[in-house]
Amino acid sequence: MTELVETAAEDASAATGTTGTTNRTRTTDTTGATDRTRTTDTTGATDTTRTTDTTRTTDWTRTMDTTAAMVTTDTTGTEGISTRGLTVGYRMRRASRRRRERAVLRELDLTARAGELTVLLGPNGAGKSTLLRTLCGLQPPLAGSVRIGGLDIAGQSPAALARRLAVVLTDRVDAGLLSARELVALGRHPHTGFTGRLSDADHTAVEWALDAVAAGHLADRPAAELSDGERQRVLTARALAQEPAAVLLDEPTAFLDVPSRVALTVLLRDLARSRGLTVVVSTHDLELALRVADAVWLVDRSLRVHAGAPEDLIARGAVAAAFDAEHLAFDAASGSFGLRRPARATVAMDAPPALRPLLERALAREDLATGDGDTLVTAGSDGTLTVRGRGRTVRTRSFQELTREVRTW
Ligand SMILES: Nc1ncnc2c1ncn2[C@@H]1O[C@H](COP(=O)(O)OP(=O)(O)OP(=O)(O)O)[C@@H](O)[C@H]1O
Repeated sequence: MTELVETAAEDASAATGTTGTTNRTRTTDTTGATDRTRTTDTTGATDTTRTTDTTRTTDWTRTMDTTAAMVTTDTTGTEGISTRGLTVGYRMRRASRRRRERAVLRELDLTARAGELTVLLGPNGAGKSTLLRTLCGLQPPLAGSVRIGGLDIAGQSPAALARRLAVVLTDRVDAGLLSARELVALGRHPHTGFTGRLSDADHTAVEWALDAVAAGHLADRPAAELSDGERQRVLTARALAQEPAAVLLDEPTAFLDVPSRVALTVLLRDLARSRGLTVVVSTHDLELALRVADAVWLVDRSLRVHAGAPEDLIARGAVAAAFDAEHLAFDAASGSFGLRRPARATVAMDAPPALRPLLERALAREDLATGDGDTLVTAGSDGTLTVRGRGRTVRTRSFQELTREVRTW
């Protein structure tokens, strides 16, 4: 039997270079934290491409109060993240040690523009994490190239990449004994040089990043004791503190409650716009993403990637094609998903406009469509919901009573 051995980790360390390992060890020694989500080296090791950083036009720390002046636009076409003929996937090694490639997404020509929030959507196993890991250099492409700020990431040292790109993956982070603030401060390492000592500007960036994700109140808490949602917030702050030109986040809202999901997604969009950041986020929050994203990369069931504004993809039917299921249907008009089940009957409805959507929704849950029907459901101004039909009239006082009543009709 052929044995397949995954070699992604091996490939990843090759991609980030041995200095990345050195950094993780050093971080553990000096701070008590093991940082497994960092994808690039931050040791300040000899950086032969250091001069490439002069292309950056934004210094957050120095210009933090002058947001308007910091806006960078993509007029040159060199900002942002772009791929050319990119194929992402895995190299497997057989027991015979012959390599075999397993492509997940093929020949991608994609662009995430600076100043925009690009959201990566797709069903489970579609390849979102694989693509993000390849975009940040953690996993080598099977073919093609990735450019950040116009430069091929394959030609950049991990240290140079760390100053341009911040990444928050879904891997657990062992924060050791660090406080949340100290964990966020790790994001400054690409900028602190050999000593690793934080300057006033570094501290300012750390406090700003904590505030930006509404995590200031968590700053002094031990990071290891944070809830999943709190930790996600702090890791996002760490990425922002890194002052990158681009941020990649894999499912940053996964553990957040609904208001926090909306707040973080809107924050990322606003940061992209106000600071000229390139932000790429993968998520399963479809409806939120379709409302907030400037651009969408949508992986469909055939593993084709569609790119465009949310409305472009909705109009082309790509969203419905990717996500409609036996009991779920995407409604292009409202941009939301609803239950799709065959109606067992149609009932008439008499309700004020404000109540109609709720009433339709409650009845749909009982497999009842609204239209012409012998049964009439009336919503009164006194809050009563009345069902008339089959020679009976039943008055109810809540949607719960109503749905329990019609269930037996
Ligand atoms: N280390 C690996 N070696 C080989 N195949 C892998 C590896 N990791 C993931 N895969 C496969 O690659 C495909 C894409 O996985 P990926 O995690 O990128 O999907 P995803 O879109 O992020 O999924 P989800 O939404 O469930 O997180 C899947 O078929 C998965 O089984």
